Amino acid sequence: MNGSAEQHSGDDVWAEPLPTAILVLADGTVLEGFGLGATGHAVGEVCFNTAMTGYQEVLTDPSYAGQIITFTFPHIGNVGTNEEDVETISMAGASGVRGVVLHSAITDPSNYRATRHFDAWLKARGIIAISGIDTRALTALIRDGGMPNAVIAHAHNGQFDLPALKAEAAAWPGLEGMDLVPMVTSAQRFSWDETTWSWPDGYGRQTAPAHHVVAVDYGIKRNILRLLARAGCQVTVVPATTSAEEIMALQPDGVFLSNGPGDPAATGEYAVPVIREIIARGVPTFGICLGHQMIGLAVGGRTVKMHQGHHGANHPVKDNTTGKVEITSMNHGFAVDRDSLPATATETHVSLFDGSNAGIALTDKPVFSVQYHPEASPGPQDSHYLFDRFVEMIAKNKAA
Ligand SMILES: NC(=O)CC[C@H](N)C(=O)O
Repeated sequence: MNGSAEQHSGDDVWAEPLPTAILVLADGTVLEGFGLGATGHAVGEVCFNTAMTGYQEVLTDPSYAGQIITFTFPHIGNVGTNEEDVETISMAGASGVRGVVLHSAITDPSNYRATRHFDAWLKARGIIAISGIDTRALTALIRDGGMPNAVIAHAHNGQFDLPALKAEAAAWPGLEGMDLVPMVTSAQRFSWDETTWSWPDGYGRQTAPAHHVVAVDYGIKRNILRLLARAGCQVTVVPATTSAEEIMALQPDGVFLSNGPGDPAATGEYAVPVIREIIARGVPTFGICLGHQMIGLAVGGRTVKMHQGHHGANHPVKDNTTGKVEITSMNHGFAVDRDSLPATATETHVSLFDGSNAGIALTDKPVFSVQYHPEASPGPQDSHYLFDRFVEMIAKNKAA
């Protein structure tokens, strides 16, 4: 079936049942394909993700809110989906992903853990997808021109109001300046003790925590919480708008600042002042991705929008403190501008793909953060050591 959508071009296409889905870029380019998942239409920024596995974790990572993900790996969906590999806190909760672009049609699931076909899973989660797209060409377009805004639309009858969809794609303001944290943060405080998955037992529990960590949820992933629990922490997760006083009242041994969607600079009004206050009080603090960017802002730095961003599971990063290279999972479209950082912020990690900043540590406070995703999920586990670094920092601070 793949490829036949290309045969439907010209004016007659809108009278035919195919294509059943289209991707309309803000510049008016229309890519035709086959609809999967939910019907309807959605607008977002198109990014490409190069991970070969872990599509279920990617699509449930709240950091992708506002984005349409095109997978460069062609066989997405081939291991189906299961009830466990979900990264949103609410198992059925929407991550905010606006759409999925695939090369190949989805095959039947082939994995012992699969409980549902990927297409049915997309539909149940309200995610629109399109297959039959030349994802290599789309990726090359993004590499050359940056991440475009687009509308993804799916209709069984192949009827699309093209002028309206083009207008919507062109009018969408884009992720720069957009705060999407309120869409994905937890409404209420809760406690977490689940640890990581292993075969054949599945997930474990932390029954003897040594430290109490307050994790601020800007769109947190489950595997971050699991790794904090595994490292010996009892974790209290709090909503993104929690004040510094409320956090301090929980008597944290450490504070964790999570990943999350949108423009870090747009969260400046409520998140950054709280982070500044927590840092000033000398509480050991660890940030990942959006949390990293907001620490950068809190110490007076600047964040910038990237050209094509980093989304994948094979990004080499150098740890300047050890000289070691780790292969990391990445998902970001903004970055900390290293030249904007104060002298009290040391660059601890750097991306070996493009030299962009991948981590900082403060010299005068027990604070460090990374731009990438050490929790992986999906991706390599090279960077798990950072959770131990955080716990060592907490223990040292307690002993002081
Ligand atoms: N994974 C994240 O936390 C992403 C952070 C931010 N939204 C970015 O795109 O750069």
